[in-house]
Amino acid sequence: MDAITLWQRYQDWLYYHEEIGLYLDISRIRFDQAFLEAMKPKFDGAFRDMEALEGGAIANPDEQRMVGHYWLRNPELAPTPQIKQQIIDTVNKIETFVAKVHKGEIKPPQAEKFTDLLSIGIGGSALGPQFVADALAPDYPLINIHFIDNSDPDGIDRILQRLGDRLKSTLILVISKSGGTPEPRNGMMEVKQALLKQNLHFPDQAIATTQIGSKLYQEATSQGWLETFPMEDWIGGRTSEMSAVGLLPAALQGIDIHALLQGAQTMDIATRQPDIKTNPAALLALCWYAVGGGRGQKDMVILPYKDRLILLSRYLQQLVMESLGKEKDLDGNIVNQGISVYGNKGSTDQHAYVQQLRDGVPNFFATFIEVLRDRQGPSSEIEPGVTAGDYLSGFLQGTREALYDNQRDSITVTITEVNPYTVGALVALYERAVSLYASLVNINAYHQPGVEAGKKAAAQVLELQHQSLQALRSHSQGISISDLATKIDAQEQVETLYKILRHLAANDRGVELSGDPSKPGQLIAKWR
Ligand SMILES: O=P(O)(O)OC[C@H]1O[C@H](O)[C@H](O)[C@@H](O)[C@@H]1O
Repeated sequence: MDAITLWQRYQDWLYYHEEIGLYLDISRIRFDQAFLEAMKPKFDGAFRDMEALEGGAIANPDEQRMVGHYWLRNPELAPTPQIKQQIIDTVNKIETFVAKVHKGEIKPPQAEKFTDLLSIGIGGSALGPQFVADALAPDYPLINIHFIDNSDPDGIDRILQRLGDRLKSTLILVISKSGGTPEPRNGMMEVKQALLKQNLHFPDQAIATTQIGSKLYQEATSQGWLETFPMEDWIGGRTSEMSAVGLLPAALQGIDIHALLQGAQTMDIATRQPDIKTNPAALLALCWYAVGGGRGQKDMVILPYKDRLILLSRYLQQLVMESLGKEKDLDGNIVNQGISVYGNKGSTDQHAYVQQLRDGVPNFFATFIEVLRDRQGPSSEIEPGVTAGDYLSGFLQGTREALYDNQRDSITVTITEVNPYTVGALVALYERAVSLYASLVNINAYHQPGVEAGKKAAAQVLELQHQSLQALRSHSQGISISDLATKIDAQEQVETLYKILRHLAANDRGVELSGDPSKPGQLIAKWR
């Protein structure tokens, strides 16, 4: 296409939302009118699905659950008065609690006020709060947030070391919808022990966000933690940013949660329109379908040209991949759906992997996130007539053009500035696009059966560890790994057994491995 035709295509397809100050440019996705016409019936179905979902239908058939994240920013839409009241009550509870913490009315026993917040959670119970904190926390927040989002002892140590003496003025927030996920449980146990070492009483500094009745809920209420906040059955982890999961840590840091909710609500209104061209989420879903043939054949590379949006790609990775990455469709056919998501930020990534995007394997489409306002306040010039922000803007435009010239498609989402309102809108935009796309390809976006396989396998590894340790302890001499496997009737898991022993040996856990490490089959294990 020549420049004039492209400019016309840009104008024909440009979506603009005045109140949010958001532009969506899909002109550099190559689809034609015939494709659009062919997609219309599918979209009619997707719009109907969305209406049913928002009306309280069981949109997650496997788990027999409603899907209600859209109600969180407009409780009026909730399907029952009870759900509406739950949503309102939770926001009120958050605000009351946060105000008391900020004033020092709720305080740690050994300090005047809480200075830090340690958020312990994983997946949907971490990625939204991490993204929002990095994008929106003030430079000097009322409370500094830290995250433990893994079962990595060294990672936990780093956080605890940084907190040091301030552990006594740290509010500990354990987030887990199910209340039984091992990683946050492990993080919590480690933090409990660290508090104990400083003679601090964990319940006096702890709060939880979890489903009422969960293991975590029972622990928090029976041990007298400071407070608990509910997570409802109809909120999925990856769509929980506007529930207590996201709102509580945001409010504690001094982020305007009402603006966050308002931005999402405004975007929800825009993305509820049952018309592709005037609905930005439908336009995104249309593009994803067009580039990947409705089969996820192209990866989604997220390139925000703004440092404070660097965690957007990680956040979207879970939202998109856990929602769309499914083996079966809703009719039980094997479809192996999904769209891979990755990215960091521009222009930084131009000096890393953009080389491949431009010249290498064309298995992706880019999504540029552009922020018009460079910074708060004026910019000085770094050369006559040019600011650093002009460079950033030029790099974005240049990369978009260079990619397109080489038949690499891209979407550009432009916002005026990064603030709670626009971040709320972005979250809602992608939530709806994922929902719509899931309908287009006929999959359940709200369950994650595949995640269970890894969890079960990990539990089996730990069981094998117990058995092998017992056997080793009762065996006074050294024993080869295959003999040990035979002894505990785990011949099939001999490789896993070797890895367990190697890990234990590396951590002074009583296991000694002797022999040549490059010949694992000949190693002798011994209890010492
Ligand atoms: O909040 P939790 O129940 O602890 O779950 C945390 C995360 O872990 C699970 O494995 C799921 O795959 C995620 O969707 C979820 O967000």
